[in-house]
Amino acid sequence: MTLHESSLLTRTLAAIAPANHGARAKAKERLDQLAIPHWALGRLMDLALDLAAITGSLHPTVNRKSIVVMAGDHGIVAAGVSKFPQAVTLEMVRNFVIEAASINALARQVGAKVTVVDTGVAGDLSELAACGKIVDKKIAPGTANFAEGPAMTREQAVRAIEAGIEVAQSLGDQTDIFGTGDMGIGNTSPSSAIIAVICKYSVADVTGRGTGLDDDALANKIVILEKALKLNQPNPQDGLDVLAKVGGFEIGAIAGLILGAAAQKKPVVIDGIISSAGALLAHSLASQCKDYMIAGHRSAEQGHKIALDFLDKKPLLDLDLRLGEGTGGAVAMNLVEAAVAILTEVATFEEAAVSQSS
Ligand SMILES: O=C(O)c1ccc[n+]([C@@H]2O[C@H](COP(=O)([O-])O)[C@@H](O)[C@H]2O)c1
Ligand SMILES: Cc1cc2nc[nH]c2cc1C
Repeated sequence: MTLHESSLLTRTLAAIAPANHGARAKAKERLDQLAIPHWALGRLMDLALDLAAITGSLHPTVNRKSIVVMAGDHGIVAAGVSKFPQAVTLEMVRNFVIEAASINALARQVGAKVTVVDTGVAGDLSELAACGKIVDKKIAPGTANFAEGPAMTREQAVRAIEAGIEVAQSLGDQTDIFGTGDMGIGNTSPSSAIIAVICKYSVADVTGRGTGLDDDALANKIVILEKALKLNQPNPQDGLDVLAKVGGFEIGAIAGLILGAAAQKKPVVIDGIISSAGALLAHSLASQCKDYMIAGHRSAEQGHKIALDFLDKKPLLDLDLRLGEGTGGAVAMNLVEAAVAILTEVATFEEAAVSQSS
């Protein structure tokens, strides 16, 4: 399938432009003059520059925060790559809906709204969708087992990405800053596969224990993923091919959310390894979307560092989190607010009548 010129994906990719370098320069000029030893607020000041460039403003607004949890299931769990049963994906979606999960607690703490999207959960969630508790973008009840063939068709890959773009669009008028989140038993496997292909690392280098595999099960996961890559031969130059062959519906939707945020010139905080696999796919489709990404944290899952290095992103936090759901991104949103406060509230030497260094 070739992309139709008028498709949502094509239009969104065409709408993505680099961040505003003029606004970055102006913000730098002001921050250089703050009544503090030069750049003494370090990476919070770097983040303030990024926010000025993203929003094109010296007064970036980040009040309205939307964390989007993309949920989906994975056929590859049949190969024994996760410690937990597939049913947990659906059960956790219900937990998000009653606002009792970790992401609900951390989103409340930072004042973010949580939106849960069914991109491909293996189970019936139509009741929750019908009453507006979740967004229904179900593509299929789980991907196919990519240890035996492609995870999805190329058409499904496009639909997954477009689902994420649609969610970004529908939340756009009530969102200043997005956060990515995921839920999907087995999804560290497609994430590791995507990272191995795009970053050109061995499977062993990018594969971790996920929800807690022991040594034997980790060794099995690596063998399964190595065989799956050999079988599917994804093309590293073609993000859609990588997603279709070894990806997941929620990972495609995360890529779409990132592309949608970038097209709106809004910051998007990237969570853990699954979100970063989505970020790699988004980057492969429109490299300038990288300007709009903020790396929330570095997950304990080993491939995450490799993905972030590839994207040249320094994570704000390194707290040994390995939960997903958007939790690391939610915590990092506190630092985004701190960066904005520095840019908008701190006086310069001149304004505060403080003596400068001689
Ligand atoms: O965000 C991360 O870096 C992360 C690292 C390890 C596990 N997870 C979560 O755990 C699930 C996937 O783990 P697994 O072992 O089933 O592949 C999925 O629901 C993810 O949200 C998330
Ligand atoms: C209980 C549980 C909660 C999760 N949240 C994100 N991934 C998860 C995986 C498990 C197993």
